Parts: sequence; structure tokens; C-alpha cells
Amino acid sequence: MVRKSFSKVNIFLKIAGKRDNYHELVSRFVRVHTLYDVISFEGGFFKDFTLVGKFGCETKKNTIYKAYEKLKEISPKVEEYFKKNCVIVDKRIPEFAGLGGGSSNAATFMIMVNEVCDLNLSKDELCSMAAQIGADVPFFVYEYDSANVTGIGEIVEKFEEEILDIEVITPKVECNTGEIFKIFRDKFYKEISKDDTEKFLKMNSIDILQTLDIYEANDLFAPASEVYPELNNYNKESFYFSGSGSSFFKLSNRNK
Ligand SMILES: C[C@@](CO)(OP(=O)(O)O)[C@H](O)COP(=O)(O)OP(=O)(O)OC[C@H]1O[C@@H](n2ccc(N)nc2=O)[C@H](O)[C@@H]1O
Ligand SMILES: Nc1ncnc2c1ncn2[C@@H]1O[C@H](COP(=O)(O)OP(=O)(O)O)[C@@H](O)[C@H]1O
Repeated sequence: MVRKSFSKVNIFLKIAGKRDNYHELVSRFVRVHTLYDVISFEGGFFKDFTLVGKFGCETKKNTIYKAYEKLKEISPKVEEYFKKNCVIVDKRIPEFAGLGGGSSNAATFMIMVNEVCDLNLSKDELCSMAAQIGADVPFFVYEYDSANVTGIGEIVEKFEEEILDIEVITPKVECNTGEIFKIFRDKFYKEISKDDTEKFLKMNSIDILQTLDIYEANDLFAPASEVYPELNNYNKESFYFSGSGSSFFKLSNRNK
């Protein structure tokens, strides 16, 4: 079994409030069809869960392993399957890039295991497990091209719009999400109004980016560019900032 594990960008990312030491978001997530990892299951004999790929962390810290630990509680078929198959990931999505690589891998792995082990879990059941692995995992579980994501990422609503051409550039800066949120909370804290929330969640992604500048579109750009000033060198005409960075992106619609 082989599947693409797509990346994402945040067309806009606004903070709506605090929930313990997390922040509630109002955001449009869009999948990037041209930038993805490839996940495959390959037969063999394995004493333990075996994950092959170029990762910046050990297997036990990998989001795919965290997903495996949750799924094996559902049925003994899962542990059985990974005694006779390993997971191979061809990593192409840069890490620490605001592109959701780790989150996408976990969600895609869950979808694949649900199928290959006939677990018959619904998207909503997968989502409640996904939310325990990471804030962006639920978005990738639903496999929408565009979605409005709120809460801490656990509320995902499909957004109907044309497929967008997205160009991504990723400066070699490993952005620490926690650090950026801390500076946001200490120095840039503000919450999106109810009116703006309603307005942005209804607008097409292209129209939103014609209305907002890079700072207005992503509340995390100001703190990120304070923590990593080199990001300002990429603050160019018609580029926007994804997630907590370091990636910038620009849109073009295919029908232009
Ligand atoms: C903000 C987003 C937007 O997509 O950034 P990117 O990952 O894309 O850059 C994600 O939701 C990131 O979610 P996720 O990737 O799970 O966050 P983590 O790295 O686990 O969070 C690291 C730290 O960031 C802070 N954090 C994270 C998410 C959130 N909604 N509020 C927060 O305050 C918390 O202090 C958390 O401990
Ligand atoms: N399957 C995975 N792919 C990428 N990074 C992973 C994965 N599992 C865990 N990580 C860890 O998550 C962090 C990067 O997460 P990633 O989703 O790639 O970045 P971002 O959240 O900025 O989009 C790194 O600490 C990396 O080691």
C-alpha cells in the first residue's frame, strides 16, 4: 500500500483565544498537491514496529509511532500487521517549516492502517485520536483540499473552492512553534473579532489574500520575524507566511 502525505499552508491564521497554555485558532488550511511525502508498507519479518525514513527524531518520538500506539489499542490486528510489514517514508516535506509534515504523516498512516487492517473507523473516530497526537493532525485525517480549522485544530469544516496553485519557499530556519507562540502571547497578543471571524471563514482564499497583508493574514508572522529576523529577507511582494514558519507561499489560480 502506498499513499501521498500532502503538506499544507495556512492561508490565514488568526488567534481567537487561550485554552490553558494553548491558543485557539481561526484558520484556513489548504493542501499543497505538489509537495508531499510518500508512505508505503512493505512486507518482511519484524520483531518491533519498524519505521524507515530520514527523520529529525528517534522512532518513539515520531508522530507515525504515536499514531501506531493509539491504533494498536483498537485491535490486535494492528500489532500483528506490523510484525509482517514495515513503514517506509520518502520524506520530501522540510521539517519545522509550518507545512505540517509530521501531522500529515500521522494522519495518512492512520488512514492507511484503518484500510489495511479493516478497522472501519469513521473520520470522526480517527479525528478524536488524531487530536491527541497534534493540533494539525485532524485536518489531514479529513483529506479536504481546503478547510476552515478552529478550536485547537480539532474542528475541521470543508471549504468549497477551486484547487489553488501554491508556490512554497522554505528558508533554512528551523522555527520553534512554542517559542513563537510565547512571544506572541507576551508582546503581540490580540484576538480576532467575531465579525472578522465570520467574514474570513466565508471568503475564498484568493480573495482573502487580496484583502490582507502578510501581518494581517498570519498573527504569528510578527512574533516569528522577531525571533528569527532573517525571515524579513523573505517578506516579498505577494508572499505570505504559513503556520509558525519558516515557509512562505504565494497563490495563483489555475484558471488565470
Ligand atoms: C500553529 C500551527 C498552525 O498550523 O503551526 P505549524 O505547526 O503549522 O507551524 C500548528 O497548529 C501547531 O500545532 P502543533 O505543530 O501540533 O504544535 P506543537 O508543535 O505541538 O506546539 C508546540 C507549542 O506551541 C504552542 N501552541 C501550539 C499550538 C497552538 N494552537 N497553540 C499553542 O500555544 C504550545 O505551547 C505548544 O506546546
Ligand atoms: N513523521 C514526521 N515527520 C516530520 N517531523 C516529525 C515527524 N515525527 C515527528 N517529527 C518531529 O516534529 C517536528 C517537526 O514537525 P513538522 O510537522 O515537520 O514541522 P511543522 O510543524 O513546522 O510543519 C520535528 O521536531 C520533528 O523531529
